Amino acid sequence: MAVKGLGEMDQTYDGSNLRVGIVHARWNKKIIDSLVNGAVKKLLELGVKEENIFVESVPGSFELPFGSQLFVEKHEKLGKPLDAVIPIGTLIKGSTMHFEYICDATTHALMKLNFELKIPIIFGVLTCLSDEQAEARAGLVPGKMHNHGEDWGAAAVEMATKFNV
Ligand SMILES: O=c1[nH]c(NC[C@H](O)[C@H](O)[C@H](O)CO)c([N+](=O)[O-])c(=O)[nH]1
Repeated sequence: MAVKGLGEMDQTYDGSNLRVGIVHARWNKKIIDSLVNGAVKKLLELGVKEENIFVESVPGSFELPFGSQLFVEKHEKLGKPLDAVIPIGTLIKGSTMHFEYICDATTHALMKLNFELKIPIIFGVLTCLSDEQAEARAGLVPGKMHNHGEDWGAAAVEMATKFNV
């Protein structure tokens, strides 16, 4: 079997019956907007209906775990449960340790949410040492890297469908 590149899908998954939430931070707006657009683009490509993509924002990446949990609970109460959530944030190192603490806390909290909520919670947080690194991973630097938001959209559809019986 050909060795696929990192993160490539092993097959195409059908998102047509999925409801997917995107919860994004509002720090680093230009980068966030591009990442969210990339995730939505991929979700639509994989068949998720536009009316089943629910987008909400929170102040910053530190609020992504609790904001994602509240978003899932809100949709449960509405009788329209989400099948996956893509928390999206961009953390860029400053001159203090603030970056490290938020990255660590947010990463661990998002990982735990998968097991607590029992739906895929995708890790859509860029943890970058410079604006340039973040822009490249949001697909904003021509000829550099692809938009990582697309990877996260693909991961959400795969994880919300492949293990279903
Ligand atoms: O999403 C981010 N939040 C950031 N801070 C805000 C934090 O996520 C919380 O919103 C805030 O601390 C209030 O809880 C960032 N920095 O501080 O650099 C950052 O780069 N990205």
